Amino acid sequence: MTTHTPMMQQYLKIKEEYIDAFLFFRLGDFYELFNEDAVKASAILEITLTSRKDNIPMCGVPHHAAQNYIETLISKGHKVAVCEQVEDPKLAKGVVKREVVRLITPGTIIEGKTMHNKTNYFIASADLLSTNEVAFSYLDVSTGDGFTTILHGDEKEIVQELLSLQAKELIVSEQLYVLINDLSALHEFTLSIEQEELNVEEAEKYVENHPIETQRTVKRLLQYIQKTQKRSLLHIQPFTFQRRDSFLIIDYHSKRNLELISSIRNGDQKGTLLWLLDETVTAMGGRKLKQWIHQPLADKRAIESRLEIVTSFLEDFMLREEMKEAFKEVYDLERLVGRIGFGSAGGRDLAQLRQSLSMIPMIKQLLLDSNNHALITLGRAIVDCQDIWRKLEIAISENPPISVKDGGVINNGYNPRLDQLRDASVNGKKWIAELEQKERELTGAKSLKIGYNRVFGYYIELTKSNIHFADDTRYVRKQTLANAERYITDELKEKESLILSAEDESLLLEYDLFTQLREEIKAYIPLVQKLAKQISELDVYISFAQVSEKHRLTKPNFHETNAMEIKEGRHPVVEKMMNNQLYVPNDCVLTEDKKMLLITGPNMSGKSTFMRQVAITIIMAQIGCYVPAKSASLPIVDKIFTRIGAADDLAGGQSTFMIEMMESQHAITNATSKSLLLFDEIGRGTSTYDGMSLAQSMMEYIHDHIGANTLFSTHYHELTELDQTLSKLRNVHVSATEKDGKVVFLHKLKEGPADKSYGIHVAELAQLPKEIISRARDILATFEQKEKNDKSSAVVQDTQLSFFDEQIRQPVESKIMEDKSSGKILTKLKKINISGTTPLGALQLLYELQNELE
Ligand SMILES: Nc1ncnc2c1ncn2[C@@H]1O[C@H](COP(=O)(O)OP(=O)(O)OP(=O)(O)O)[C@@H](O)[C@H]1O
Repeated sequence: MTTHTPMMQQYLKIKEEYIDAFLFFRLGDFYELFNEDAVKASAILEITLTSRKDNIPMCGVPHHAAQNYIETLISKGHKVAVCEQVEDPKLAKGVVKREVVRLITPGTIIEGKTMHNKTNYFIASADLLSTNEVAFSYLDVSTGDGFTTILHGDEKEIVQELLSLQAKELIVSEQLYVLINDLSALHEFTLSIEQEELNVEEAEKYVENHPIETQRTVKRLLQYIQKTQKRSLLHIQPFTFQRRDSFLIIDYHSKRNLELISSIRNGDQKGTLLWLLDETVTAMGGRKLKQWIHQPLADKRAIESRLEIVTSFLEDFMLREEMKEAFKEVYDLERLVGRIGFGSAGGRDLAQLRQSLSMIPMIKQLLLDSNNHALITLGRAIVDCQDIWRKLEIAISENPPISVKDGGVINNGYNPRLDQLRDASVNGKKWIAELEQKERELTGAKSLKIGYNRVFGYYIELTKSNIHFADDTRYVRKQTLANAERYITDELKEKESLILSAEDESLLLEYDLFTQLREEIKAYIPLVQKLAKQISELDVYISFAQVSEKHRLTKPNFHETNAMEIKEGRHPVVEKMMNNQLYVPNDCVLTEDKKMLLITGPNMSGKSTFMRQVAITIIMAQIGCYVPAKSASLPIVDKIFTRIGAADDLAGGQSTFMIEMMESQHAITNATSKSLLLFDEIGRGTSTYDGMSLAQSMMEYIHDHIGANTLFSTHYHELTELDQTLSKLRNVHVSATEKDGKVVFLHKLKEGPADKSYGIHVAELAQLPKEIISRARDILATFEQKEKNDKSSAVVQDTQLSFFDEQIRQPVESKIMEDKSSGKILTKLKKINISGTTPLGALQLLYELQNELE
């Protein structure tokens, strides 16, 4: 250490405390990075890497352009510690004092170009409570919106929840850090440790009435934010405790599979439920919609009350149009008050707040005049915050400049002293003009000018050819240019000091008045936050009404049983993507007696689409939106599990089949009779008999032990015979016909099992070489012939057999499933009462069994 220069020693000391962050070290007009930081940052930011005389690698960015570089690092999941000079370099003895003034992390950003308006940026914290319970809290620092809950599961559940929320950062204890860090999944969030000092000031006020377990996580979060941001947490609202059972629970994989918020293929919003539903006008409304899709409700009354409001808006086109017009003038109130709370709001922020608040009385009045009970109630609840508006209207100028320090933020007439100073500086300019005129007359130099520059202040300028006019008794030469001389006089300097001091003083006063006002407004933050919530919800309701009208959606009805009757249902997203092609509607009827559908049909016929549309319908209904169907009578579903489609977790190092089994396990262990299960082609990732046995045994288990509404699709036509043993199972198929040797998909769901596989036709449509197609036809014909010869069913009717002992099965694996006599032997074996059989009886049995084989 001692071999380093004093400045480098200072750097290394500070860096020690911020090992996991890029340290932006202020040196004059630059932020410099050294050592490892410099090497890594220069690569990420594409800036030149140099080295100091002592060979220490370094790179730097100009301080006025630092924001962009910092944002780039943050958006890639890094942290940046901003280290400033905290004393005037001119007054410093030795090395200038420096301190980290803020640690910027992916979960604590409050503004910047990379931030999306309609996205929440969550930072979360979690504690393991027991083997299957987790305390979880999360917060958007930019809006101050925070939530806590208890999750069921272990550290894996934490990761899933973070991915669901697209949270940016997780703050945990050291023990949990190790566990989460060990999970091999590619983290899309930054992981940080916060030791549990938990002495956050007034923490209790954020977590009143929360379970004690979740309080710790909130305190840890607040402590981390206080430490990193080193400023006020004033705008952070009390956290909302969410009971899990008040929401429809959908796990991360299912959310992904159903493409609720982002598409599987490229993570885009296009082609998702959000894309369909988002007609919101305000940023706050956009974020609220995402939250609602993320957490549909499971409370009938709450859902129905949302639906009632949507209906009211649906019935009043004019009101909707007027409200939308008004919303266009409303800025992001949540983030505006966030910046006010943080103390970083500028003049333009306050002007935007004023502009937004000016619209509120009109919005309120529109609702009050609506002649609709539900809307009038909403209107009455709006606190219009007009006293804040008045304060801003009086104080803040029409178009304030970007920087508060440039002046022009405060209105004339707001403060008498400011008016006086402004007068002096305006009048000062008049004095100068008068003085210029006077000097021209006194000296006789017609081209005499009075000018101003930062170095010399005001001066009198005479061109070279006119310098003989200079009055030597009063003029003091100040500067010589190529073709002019500049002078000052006592009178000029006197005026100058009057003007400049008035200007300086007025800027200082203006800044003071501005910060005072900003402080004053802090007291109103909770009120504006409440208003923001009301506006955001109104925006979502109107968006639902818009979408319902545009896409011919219907109001769903709910009842207390588990029956589900969707008539002429559609997949609204697929339909929207199809442009003008006709989407074929289908019914989905599940009753207490028939609550499982086994769906067969050719590839590409629409099996997955049908299953997804049922799930999407339930989700839309439970967020309080209308649904894509002619009519829908629905249960309140508690959880949705899907095992659908894409092998999307290859990066996680799991085989497709393993993931399929893990997801099935998750669904089967967590589902209840009120859940909806979607199993698309279970077992297709392994050999036919393995897969078929697994599919069958899962269906039996769900049928006998869970009793959930279940849609099962399969290519194993053999499974369709299960309706004979599983009373609640109904066979349906998606129809297709053949025309001129080509398959034509009708996409229509019909009763009963499909009768033929169209796989080869699909292969033909995909333009596989003709030879392959014709060879496949030959092979198929052979198989079909073989099947005809063999009358026995491949499906094992006796459930025990699907778990048949490996050792017996292996040598005759394929035969055993097909061989009728083996089936009989197995049935006999199963029926043996071993404890009631004598040794002789056993011998006799063996003899009989052997005979069966012959
Ligand atoms: N009801 C419908 N009306 C019109 N087009 C539909 C309908 N259902 C599905 N389609 C179209 O058919 C395509 C294939 O549907 P889907 O992927 O659901 O078939 P699948 O039977 O599950 O196929 P596979 O067995 O190969 O997975 C969809 O992309 C969609 O364009």
